Amino acid sequence: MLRALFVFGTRPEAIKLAPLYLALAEDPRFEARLCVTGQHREMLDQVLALFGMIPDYDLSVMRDGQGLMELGSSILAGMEGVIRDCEPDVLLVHGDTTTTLLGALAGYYARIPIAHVEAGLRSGDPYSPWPEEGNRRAVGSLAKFHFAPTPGARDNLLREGIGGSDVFVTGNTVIDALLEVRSRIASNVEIQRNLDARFAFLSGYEKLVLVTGHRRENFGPGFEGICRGIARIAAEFPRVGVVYPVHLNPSVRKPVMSTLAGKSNIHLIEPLDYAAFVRLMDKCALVLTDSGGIQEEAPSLGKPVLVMRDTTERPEALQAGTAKLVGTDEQRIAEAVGLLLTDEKEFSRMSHGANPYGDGLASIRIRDVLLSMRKR
Ligand SMILES: CC(=O)N[C@H]1[C@@H](OP(=O)(O)OP(=O)(O)OC[C@H]2O[C@@H](n3ccc(=O)[nH]c3=O)[C@H](O)[C@@H]2O)O[C@H](CO)[C@@H](O)[C@@H]1O
Repeated sequence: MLRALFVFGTRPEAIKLAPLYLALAEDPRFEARLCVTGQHREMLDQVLALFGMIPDYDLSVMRDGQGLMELGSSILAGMEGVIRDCEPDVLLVHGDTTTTLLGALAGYYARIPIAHVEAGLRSGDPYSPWPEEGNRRAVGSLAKFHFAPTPGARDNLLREGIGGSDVFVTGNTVIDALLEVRSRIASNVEIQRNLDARFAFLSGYEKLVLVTGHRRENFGPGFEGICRGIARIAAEFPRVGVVYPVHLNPSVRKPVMSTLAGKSNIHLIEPLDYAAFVRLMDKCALVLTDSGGIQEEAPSLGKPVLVMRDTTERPEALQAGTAKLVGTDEQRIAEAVGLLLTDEKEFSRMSHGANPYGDGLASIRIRDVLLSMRKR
């Protein structure tokens, strides 16, 4: 029996680790334990409930006005007792959040092998995304197993001399989560009806543009440009609805609310639980976002993605033609959205690419690699 301790704290980590956690939890050859840090309290709890995951440990680290250093120190301090109690054979972290880095560091200090899921993503710019690019590089140097979602991510690690024979290309577990939730929705008319009732206010529009934005490096002037771009789109296309589930971070909510609230075809709503968000992605024509996970999910639903950043660690979507970088400049954003709304050829080109991020079997591949280290 192999005891696997999962450590995560944010909404995207929870979505992306849920399929792997569930695969190990139902396999008698594993004992799956879960530690959450609570870095995104409410948004995290929505995902735990959706996938029926119950944490064994909850560090509840968030405090009002807390910066990255205080957050990081609380996670590291909290992990000591968890590792002592759990005595894991392997500690699993995901991606590039503050929880990822400090969870991995705690495991490394306790000499527990670290498995890094979604390893090897690199934008090449240490400040974009910040602090994620630094976090993922640091975790790469602490981990024993590196689960790279794509061959490009594997090559990034090998170029840095990381991992060698312990780098495995698995696909991204987010596609496992997306396909699972999508099939739950498709197979249950009651769920569909409930979700559609929640989005009844969007039914009169010709097309929908779905927006999400929350990157730290965009706080300030970046967000102001983004908001002006969105306002321009809404004014130019009155029959198009813009729907924006606004992240709970106050540095996002303030500029978004002050620039965009009260405009009739802009709908600022609370962050959605994952099933509702998947349904909304399905309903929209295109997505305007600075999110990482949505760049990976949208091609599976045939939705073009305009990325409000100047760099991306996900070049595969650009190469496949399903995503385009548009930065945070008002005019560039408005023009790119306008083109997709009016030019059918461009829309069709961007909505028909194959998804380079996975086939829904990434968790099973990772489970099989972990089995090879079984020791109890
Ligand atoms: C650019 C970047 O560095 N992103 C990192 C960030 O995630 P990322 O930027 O993807 O984080 P987001 O907060 O955008 O979360 C995206 C996920 O949340 C879902 N969603 C979104 C809005 C909503 O209202 N409801 C909802 O459920 C989306 O479908 C998606 O699955 O941490 C992840 C976890 O380690 C990493 O994989 C990403 O590399």
